[in-house]
Amino acid sequence: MPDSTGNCDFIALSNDSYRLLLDEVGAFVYTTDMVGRYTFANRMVLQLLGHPLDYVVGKDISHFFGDKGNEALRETDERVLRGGETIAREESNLILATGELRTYWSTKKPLRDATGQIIGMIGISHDITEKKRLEDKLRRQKELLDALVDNVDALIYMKDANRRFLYANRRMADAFGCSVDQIIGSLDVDLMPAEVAERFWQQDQKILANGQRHACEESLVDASGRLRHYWSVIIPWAGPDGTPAIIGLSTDITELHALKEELQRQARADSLTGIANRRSFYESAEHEFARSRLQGRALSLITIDIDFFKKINDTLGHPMGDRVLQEFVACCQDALRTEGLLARTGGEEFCILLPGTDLDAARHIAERIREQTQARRIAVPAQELRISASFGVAGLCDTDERFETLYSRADLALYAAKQQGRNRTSLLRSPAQEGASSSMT
Ligand SMILES: Nc1nc2c(ncn2[C@@H]2O[C@H](COP(=O)(O)OP(=O)(O)OP(=O)(O)O)[C@@H](O)[C@H]2O)c(=O)[nH]1
Repeated sequence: MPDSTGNCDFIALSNDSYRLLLDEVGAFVYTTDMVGRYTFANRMVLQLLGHPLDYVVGKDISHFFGDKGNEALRETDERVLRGGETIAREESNLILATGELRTYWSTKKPLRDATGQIIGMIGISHDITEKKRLEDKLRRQKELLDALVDNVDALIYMKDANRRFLYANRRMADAFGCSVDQIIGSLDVDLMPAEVAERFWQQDQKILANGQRHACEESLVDASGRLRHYWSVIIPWAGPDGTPAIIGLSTDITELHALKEELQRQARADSLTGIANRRSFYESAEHEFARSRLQGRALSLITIDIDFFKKINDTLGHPMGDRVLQEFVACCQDALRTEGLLARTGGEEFCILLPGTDLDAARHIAERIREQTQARRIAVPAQELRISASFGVAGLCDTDERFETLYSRADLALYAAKQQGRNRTSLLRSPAQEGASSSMT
């Protein structure tokens, strides 16, 4: 036992089992005198120092590791020995003979004699080097993951089977105009309009039920009120507590979506006049034809050809011909207002499909356009150009099984209008519409 001056050789542990306990405790246990010399060290400390107890006792730490790197240890020792403090903290500056840096969690307490006077110090240290390395690795991985998920151009979230968000990245928070913390723990209905949340929830439920990855296009109005489009991949996952959840990754494709729509619009439009082109006209016409037949609704078609257009091109040039085509389309649009589908089906050929319009009403519309066309003055250098067009009109009848049949009748009527001198509207009824014989007017 130490004497009252604090000087001693070692603590005599008479109880072998107590000493065995200290050896097996799985921590570094030691005591020192008032100047830092070991008075006791358990097996782990002796292994670390590489010497038996009788060699270690009476020597301080610098004897084994030198002075370098032990300043912080000495500072805490001083606080315990001189100030009577109890210290519990991490110490990572013990350099072994191999040069390896290890980290310890150390508790140091003053040792007192029967009168309460400090006679030394007891230290217990746990080697937390591996735990620290693992923590550092996990922290670095988390930092990397956070950097990735916050900077990727996608909303990333995790949602449980009760519609509650378990995770959200920064992009997600930006889209909803709130903080990540506000999203986590919120229900989907707290963040978006009820009908939108319900739509997503229906989909989430299917994924939770069938456990299958799902990819689809989704739309959402963001915090600034702008409709945004996403390509979403949703995968079933287990939440932090192991209960079913889903992870969603929604990539913002708003720009791409706009581009796609523009390309689709361009593919359907005539580049000179901006109205529907032949391909899109036929697609819509086939569809409308089938619908009108099914519903027993009237459907009429006007085919149009600008008169003597070749002459305009030949005398005034192709660019002027183009302008005439544009002026003619403007004329049709003025006369039609919102009725019908106007399309350019050829060079100077146009069609107007009129759903819900009978033959007589269609002829009336064709006449209106014809009159406005011949009344229009087109300014060309040094003169005023006047144009005219011929019109063929036909209406759907019960015996028409294909759109082509209706189209052929309108085309025949147009041919007749040309034959009869142009700048006129000709109408061709089917035999069914006109009794036993067809009629051209
Ligand atoms: N400027 C211009 N001309 C075109 C375009 N597409 C076709 N054309 C021309 O349109 C003219 C059509 O002439 P035709 O089919 O002979 O008919 P037309 O001269 O109008 O005579 P009718 O139809 O019998 O009154 C041709 O000269 C084509 O070159 C175009 O996009 N722009």
